Amino acid sequence: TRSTRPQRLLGAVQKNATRGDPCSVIQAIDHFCRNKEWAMNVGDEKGCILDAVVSEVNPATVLELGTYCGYSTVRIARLLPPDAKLITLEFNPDFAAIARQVIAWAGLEEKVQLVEGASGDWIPRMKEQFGVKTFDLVFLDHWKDRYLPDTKLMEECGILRKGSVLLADNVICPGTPDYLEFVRNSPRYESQYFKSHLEYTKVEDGLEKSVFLG
Ligand SMILES: O=C(CSCCNC(=O)c1cc(-c2ccc(F)cc2)cc(O)c1O)c1ccc(O)c(O)c1
Ligand SMILES: [Mg+2]
Repeated sequence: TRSTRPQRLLGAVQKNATRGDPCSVIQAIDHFCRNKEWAMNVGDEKGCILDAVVSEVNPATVLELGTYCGYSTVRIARLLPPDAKLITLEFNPDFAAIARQVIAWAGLEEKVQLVEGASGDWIPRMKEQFGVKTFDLVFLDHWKDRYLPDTKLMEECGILRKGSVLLADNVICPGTPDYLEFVRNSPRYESQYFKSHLEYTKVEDGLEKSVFLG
């Protein structure tokens, strides 16, 4: 049977990237998506903004909602200090299976815990399951209609602390209007928009960085 796009993306990584070299994995995926097949990775342009926020926050604990093929997982994990932990949630088992192999090719398995399942089910269980009290950084890149309910759930479960940073992809395209309205108008968040483009295209998109004020 025909391969899937994530399988072909993994093939491009295994063919063109060097094992244990996260930057070569990132470059191989961006080259594949720009020249062969578009895929919904955060991409190189928004990826540079992601890198800057990760470096600024220098997080000990990171939660990623929406792994897909692991592109942003690799981008984030490569910048983390030795003892830092990144937990990434993916609902789709086929995406998760590819992401595990991409993360392994980059040599970042030690820093990353990939969990399969729905964010709404796992967020309430973060503390007991993974021994994480709070997250210093959360990268939202999953279903766009789950950004707001999951943010409210994270507040309720107490996994955000004063100063926790939420970074949301796709706030313009495909768009997360209810989430944007919430973080931009709530007194409990300090929000900032980073204008960019939808990965590998000229279409406008951007990242919204929101600091939880407690
Ligand atoms: O899609 C999911 C949920 S995770 C992916 C969320 N991310 C996006 O949807 C996403 C989408 C776009 C985008 C797509 C088409 C456009 F024309 C323009 C933009 C860009 C992004 O950067 C994204 O992150 C899922 C599908 C099937 C399952 O079977 C399952 O289980 C899950
Ligand atoms: Mg995205």
